[in-house]
Amino acid sequence: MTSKITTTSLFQMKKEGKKITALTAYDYPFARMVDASGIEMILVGDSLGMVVQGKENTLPVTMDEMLYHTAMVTRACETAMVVGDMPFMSYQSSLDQAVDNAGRFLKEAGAGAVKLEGGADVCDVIKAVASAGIPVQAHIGLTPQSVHQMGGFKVQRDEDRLMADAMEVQSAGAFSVVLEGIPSPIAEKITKALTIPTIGIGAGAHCDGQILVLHDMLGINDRHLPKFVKKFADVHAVAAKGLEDYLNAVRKGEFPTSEFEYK
Ligand SMILES: Nc1nc(=O)c2c([nH]1)NC[C@@H]1CN(c3ccc(C(=O)N[C@@H](CCC(=O)O)C(=O)O)cc3)CN21
Ligand SMILES: CC(C)C(=O)C(=O)O
Ligand SMILES: [Mg+2]
Repeated sequence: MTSKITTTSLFQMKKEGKKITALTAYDYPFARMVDASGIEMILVGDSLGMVVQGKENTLPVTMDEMLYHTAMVTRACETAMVVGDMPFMSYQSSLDQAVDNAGRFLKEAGAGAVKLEGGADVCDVIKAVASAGIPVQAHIGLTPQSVHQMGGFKVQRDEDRLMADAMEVQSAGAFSVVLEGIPSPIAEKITKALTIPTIGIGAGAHCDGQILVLHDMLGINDRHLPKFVKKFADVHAVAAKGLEDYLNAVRKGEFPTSEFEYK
């Protein structure tokens, strides 16, 4: 029997130099496939605003939408740790608001942890949430909820700031940190400096683990993909072919044949 991945198993993997695998998922059927693959961590990302809802950025995503998707994912997972991504303005107003909303991910949606964006600026939030017994993953570098402040989805290169953010979120009690959109050499230095596991996206090969958006790496999106995405499958092409075949079969009267009929 394989048991649920915990923060302790992830620490152990970093110690042993074993790579941590992570992907996003937003619903039951995909989460079933990802969990069955043996992956350690599934993030129910607020990227669902862009990937599933077709919006321009992640800012409009609400707590209720995140809880709805997170519950679908946790229902499907036997071994993977499920991390709920705290949406924009669900943890910025006050520490009470942050703790209440983080708690909802565990209490109402069955998540094992939450993630929130920011470095030194959100350390008081990380402390408050972790003190409530909720494992918190930090997220520094390219933080999509600050898209307007960053002037777009831009690679972050301020090494001193990135290193300080990483050290401070670790001290505040984060069990792991996502490094997004930063040069590989900086991610390598941070990974070596920290005792908590780093999970990279667009941060090179030297992180303790990697995460990608599921719909990007499976080729479900036909939108522009960031440079760091490798397409490991072309599901869009497979689905388009199936749809074309169905339309042709129905139009020609070739479907349904007698084997698909009730007699
Ligand atoms: N489908 C999807 N995949 C993601 O990886 C993702 C999302 N959505 N939504 C939330 C954020 C936004 N992300 C993004 C989006 C665009 C770029 C991008 O186009 N970057 C430029 C680099 C710009 C620079 O050099 O500063 C690129 O060309 O890769 C990067 C990360 C990552 N996240
Ligand atoms: C890209 C990952 C780290 C994320 O925050 C998301 O999918 O929302
Ligand atoms: Mg996110």
